[in-house]
Amino acid sequence: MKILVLNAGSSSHKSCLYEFGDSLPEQPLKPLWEAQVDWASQPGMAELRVKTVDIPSYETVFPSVSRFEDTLRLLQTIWSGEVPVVSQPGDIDIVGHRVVHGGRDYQESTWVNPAVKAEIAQLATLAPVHNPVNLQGIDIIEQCLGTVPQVAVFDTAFHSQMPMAAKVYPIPWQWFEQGIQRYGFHGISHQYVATRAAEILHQPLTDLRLITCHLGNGCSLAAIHQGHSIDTTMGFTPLEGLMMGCRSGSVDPGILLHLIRHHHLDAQQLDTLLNQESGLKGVSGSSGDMRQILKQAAAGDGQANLALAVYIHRLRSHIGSMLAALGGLDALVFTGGVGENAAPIRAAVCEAFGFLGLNLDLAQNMQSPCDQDIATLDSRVRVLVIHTQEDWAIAQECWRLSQSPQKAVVTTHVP
Ligand SMILES: Nc1ncnc2c1ncn2[C@@H]1O[C@H](COP(=O)(O)OP(=O)(O)O)[C@@H](O)[C@H]1O
Ligand SMILES: CC(=O)OP(=O)(O)O
Ligand SMILES: [Mg+2]
Repeated sequence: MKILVLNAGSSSHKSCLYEFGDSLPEQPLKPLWEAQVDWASQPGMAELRVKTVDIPSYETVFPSVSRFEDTLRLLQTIWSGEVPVVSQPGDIDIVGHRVVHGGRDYQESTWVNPAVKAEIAQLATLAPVHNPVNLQGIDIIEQCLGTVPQVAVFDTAFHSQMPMAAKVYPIPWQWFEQGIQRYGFHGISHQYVATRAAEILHQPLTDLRLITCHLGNGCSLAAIHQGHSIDTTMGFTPLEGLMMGCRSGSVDPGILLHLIRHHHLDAQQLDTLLNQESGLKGVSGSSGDMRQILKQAAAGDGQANLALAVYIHRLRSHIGSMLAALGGLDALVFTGGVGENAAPIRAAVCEAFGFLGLNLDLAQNMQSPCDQDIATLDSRVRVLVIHTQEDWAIAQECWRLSQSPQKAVVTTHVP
């Protein structure tokens, strides 16, 4: 069975094709084909990278027509590129998508049908950076693969069983009744790395208290008790919690009132400021990219150093809050582009939790660890670096659904 995964994001679309046998493998499969189209590196241009089992990687840069057309071009390389991996589009059996906001109704993955698409569209008001592009991904597949069954895998689903105390905002109760609550995001990643952490530690997940730190462009933490998310830092939207690349994370809501009253900013302006002009980018005044910030900070740039200091301060304080929710900690897990690659950030975080008996092996921390325990032997808390594999987790969900008796409902465009 050939399962295609499309992870349509705000600045890039990533995709993988897996071939499954009769059973679910224990280890992640190597994709037959993987590709990414990126619009962030050069204005007006699309950068396409493709890799297959037979060729290491090739890259093409071309003038972007539209995200829709550029992504069709990416997908066509599966059957008509330099090294096609299937003979025709019809060879693909299922397509899985990461969908960021599933609201209250989607507590697990689901086959896509017109009603599901309509709900994803409706939830776009709560995840304006993400849901519209996720939906576009589904439309692109309809256009090039016709009636192939599609699956939506939600980033909110893993957090849907959080206790009410973690879900409810201290605001008038009728708002909760209208759906205003903490949902949490990055669930596909938090759940995947928690499962992988148990494997690396050779312990059942049900015995573990974990704090998973997903630190990418978007950043969030999850407190995971016996395999369940019991608290997380993102909330109603992916804007709450940690400081991120370009997003503010939590700020005093009084700031928004002030900006509305005294600076006459409207909703769109606030949205742009908080989602695109804040975080590392806002404080440094230069970049939301952690690699850039670390470089500038090392060169003595004062604002980059301050951005880094705020990032670490907030990361530590939110870890403290997850720690309190768990009442103890067996392992701290780092993942995402920053979590997996930025050794100085991991070191700065771990330093603050030495009082728990957590000891980072500083040498191992510097050696590009991947799916590895980097705490010292005598550390009372393990520290893991795990490469998140959201695409693999989505493919597994597709495979699981395909084994269930529930039939796939063929997708059609919502009028
Ligand atoms: N070697 C590195 N050192 C520090 N930060 C890194 C490194 N590699 C990637 N990053 C950072 O990871 C972030 C992107 O994370 P990633 O998980 O790839 O993004 P996304 O959330 O879009 O999936 C960027 O801030 C980038 O600078
Ligand atoms: C939910 C979210 O913030 O996703 P990302 O990190 O991909 O922006
Ligand atoms: Mg990501």
